[in-house]
Amino acid sequence: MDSFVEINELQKQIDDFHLGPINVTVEPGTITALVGNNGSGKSSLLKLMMNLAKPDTGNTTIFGKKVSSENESWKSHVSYQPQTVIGWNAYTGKTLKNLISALYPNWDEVAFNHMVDLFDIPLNKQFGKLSQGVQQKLSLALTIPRNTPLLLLDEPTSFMDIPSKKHLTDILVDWMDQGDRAIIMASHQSADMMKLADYLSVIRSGEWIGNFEKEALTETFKRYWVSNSLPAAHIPGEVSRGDQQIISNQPEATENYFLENNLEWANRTALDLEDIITLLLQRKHGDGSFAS
Ligand SMILES: Nc1ncnc2c1ncn2[C@@H]1O[C@H](COP(=O)(O)OP(=O)(O)OP(=O)(O)O)[C@@H](O)[C@H]1O
Repeated sequence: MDSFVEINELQKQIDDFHLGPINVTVEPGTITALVGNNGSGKSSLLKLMMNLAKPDTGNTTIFGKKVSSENESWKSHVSYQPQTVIGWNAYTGKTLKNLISALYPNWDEVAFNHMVDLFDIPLNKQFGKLSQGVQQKLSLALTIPRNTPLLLLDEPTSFMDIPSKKHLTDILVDWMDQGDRAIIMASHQSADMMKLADYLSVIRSGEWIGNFEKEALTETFKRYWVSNSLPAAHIPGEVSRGDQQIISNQPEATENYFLENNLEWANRTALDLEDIITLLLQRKHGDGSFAS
């Protein structure tokens, strides 16, 4: 099956902030997390994908259609939850549901009611009078049941309590199971959302670091404790070092070096995904190691 999304060499200058060039492909059946520090450009990328901003160079294709063209028919296949919704404050959840559900032929009323019950969302209160967390839940309940094949979520859990995050994870897993679907979600480093992701697309202050398969990434990074002091020279694969320990993203090359240089290592452990992301979001030195 064809890709749902193809982003090619996309770049955008916003005042003194430069985003890209970004290259991302999203296949059906996958969840991609856009990961980056604050202000790295995650929301801007989602807006570019939704044709809410124009790129300076490059292009995005969604379901085979260029998003920059005047024909936006592809939008009926995409559900987008922005970080902040504008224009909803005066309306109750009930009114918003009636307005939005009428626009989406595959609207899933059962899924909507399930989310309202699970998140305990009051539908008779004006959106603007709800807490930020409840607004976020209502916004999701008005987005996920649209049942389009592609779901774009911008920081879906930033105001949510821990049980709600867990509920949302379950909802998204069920949602993915219902057909050829894909999710792209911006996230700082929410552990729940990271658990869901198949791929991480990492952006550091506008600079796109790359797409990584999550499982492969967690298998690549290893921490070694060595018995002797480390040599001053850069060790193959080294991305960071501490007192008698080194982190490598090329374990084979590192272990060969240890062997060739009679350096004994006592222990080797995998890194948490959070630690790996933290390293990826740090600046690199010229020798490939990361700034501490
Ligand atoms: N409308 C705008 N006018 C001026 N600058 C903007 C505008 N929107 C975004 N920017 C700038 O673009 C950069 C990227 O912002 P963006 O909101 O895309 O980042 P983000 O990764 O989503 O951040 P966060 O994690 O804090 O939500 C920031 O430097 C921001 O100041």
